[in-house]
Amino acid sequence: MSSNVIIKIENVKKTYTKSQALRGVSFVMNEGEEYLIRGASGSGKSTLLYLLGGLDRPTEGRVIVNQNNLVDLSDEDLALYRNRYVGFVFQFHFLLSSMNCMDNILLPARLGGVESDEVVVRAKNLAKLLNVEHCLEKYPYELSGGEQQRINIIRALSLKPKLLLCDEPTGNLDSENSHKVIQLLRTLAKEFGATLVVVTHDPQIAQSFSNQLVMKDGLLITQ
Ligand SMILES: Nc1ncnc2c1ncn2[C@@H]1O[C@H](COP(=O)(O)OP(=O)(O)OP(=O)(O)O)[C@@H](O)[C@H]1O
Repeated sequence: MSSNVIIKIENVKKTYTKSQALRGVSFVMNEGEEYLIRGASGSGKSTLLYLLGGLDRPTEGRVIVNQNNLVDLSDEDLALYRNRYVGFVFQFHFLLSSMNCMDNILLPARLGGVESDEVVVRAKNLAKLLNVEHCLEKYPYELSGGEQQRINIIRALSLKPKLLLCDEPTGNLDSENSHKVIQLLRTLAKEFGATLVVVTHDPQIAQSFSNQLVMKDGLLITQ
């Protein structure tokens, strides 16, 4: 396994009008490894994922990914970073209700101008693996929460991201599908050489990660 540092978070703070979500967080992550972030509700886990994914900017500090400080990127370059580099599997899976699931999955490739047969074939193969092949032509509102979650995962993986950020990725799934989804995320992260970062409250999933970041009140208490 590679031990190249790919992510460096340096004294990151994030302040909202009424709360300080992150109060000076620093850590490094190695390329291709798996990390679990845990901690009580409100401790800052999702805020940290948002900053890693370039969905928001810190109030202070540096978020360095692949030697680029995301804080210095223009909005346009940050959007490109999100599209090409990051896969998001979030608790609330923003599938667009106006298009069917296959079109939802292909959306990042279309927006990035990189749609190809390879992306379509990967989507179909992943749908088979996750038992949602029958959902591809359907609209999101015709699917159960768990099926929508799996479509969301396929979309996140569609462009072989180098950084895979997952916030409660198994939130809507039964234990059999939860196990399957985590194994799949791990297998594909390895295949793509991606760094995998998972936030979860599920103790069974949490204990299977050797790299654990524990958050408390906006601070990292262990790495
Ligand atoms: N957009 C926002 N505006 C204002 N406050 C926010 C915003 N997002 C998060 N917060 C606050 O920042 C703190 C950290 O929130 P965050 O969502 O990062 O916690 P979390 O550890 O992911 O919690 P949970 O496990 O419940 O999802 C909380 O006090 C929350 O209320």
